[in-house]
Amino acid sequence: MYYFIVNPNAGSRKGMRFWEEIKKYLMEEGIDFREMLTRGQGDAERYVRRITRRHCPDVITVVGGDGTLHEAASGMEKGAEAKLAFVPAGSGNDFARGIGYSIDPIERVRSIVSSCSVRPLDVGDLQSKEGSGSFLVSSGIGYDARVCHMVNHAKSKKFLNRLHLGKLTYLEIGLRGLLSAKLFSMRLILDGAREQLFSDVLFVSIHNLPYEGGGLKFSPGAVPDDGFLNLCIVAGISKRKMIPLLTKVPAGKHEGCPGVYSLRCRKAEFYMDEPQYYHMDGEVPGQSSHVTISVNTRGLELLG
Ligand SMILES: Nc1ncnc2c1ncn2[C@@H]1O[C@H](COP(=O)(O)OP(=O)(O)OP(=O)(O)O)[C@@H](O)[C@H]1O
Repeated sequence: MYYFIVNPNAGSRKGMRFWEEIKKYLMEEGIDFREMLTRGQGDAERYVRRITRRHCPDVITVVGGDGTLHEAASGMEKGAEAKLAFVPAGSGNDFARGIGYSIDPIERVRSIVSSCSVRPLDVGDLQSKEGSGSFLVSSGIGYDARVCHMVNHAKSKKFLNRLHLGKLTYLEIGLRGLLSAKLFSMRLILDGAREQLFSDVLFVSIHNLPYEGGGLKFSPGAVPDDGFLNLCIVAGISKRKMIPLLTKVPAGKHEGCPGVYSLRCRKAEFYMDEPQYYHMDGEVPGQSSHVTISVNTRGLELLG
């Protein structure tokens, strides 16, 4: 059976618009399907868990944004026979952009229903006393996580999203967050062996895929099936120099600039001198002064 888990509100109702188009296509092609609409946080995970517990060779397609895909992937039971697939319909779509998926819903569904092999992908795991979890796209500590936290709680977000001006929220909060950011010191242990000290750190961005925040190319070299995570650390320069540096990020031209450290690892431990906000795919569990991340090689398989 083809199951479609749809977040109708993803991408300011793009989820619902795409789903109407997909439904029409499936009916024209005579493909049997079942629709499951999410109503809020946790629904996608619960639906996937319920389907995969039956151990049938179903195809579960998520129509929504990166957040809904993340939830659905978390609901896959170990050893499930069902396959997961994705039609991007979010506002940020960093997963689709990074992996090279088409943003045309019908093209995506065609690829899913005609495919019989899955693509194995890495997943990032994050451990912290304050809250652990996984990330498909990226994780971060410091400034970028604090911006996520502020955006997630911004009253203007829903209103601007409706006007397709969601990026303005990021810009305004990004600038405000930079001016009020408190730089921190950090000890980093890479792959259990190499130790490095950083002072005046603005943020660490940890990537399985190159983009975050709706198209910001923080880690141009991140590859989702190479068994590695890519780190981008911004540290050791004045805030005045950070503003022109951050304007280079959308095009990925910040790498190699003074104050930018690009590293690759399978595991990294971060010890901060003070608790810092951290995020996993934009969700912020809280603040921590000790975070460990590692790569779960082939932690996700996607059809099509
Ligand atoms: N019907 C719903 N209405 C509002 N929120 C929902 C609904 N269903 C699920 N959600 C929640 O909305 C969150 C964000 O949705 P999603 O990621 O699909 O869209 P987006 O934020 O527009 O896209 P992106 O993450 O790519 O920017 C999900 O993680 C989920 O918890």
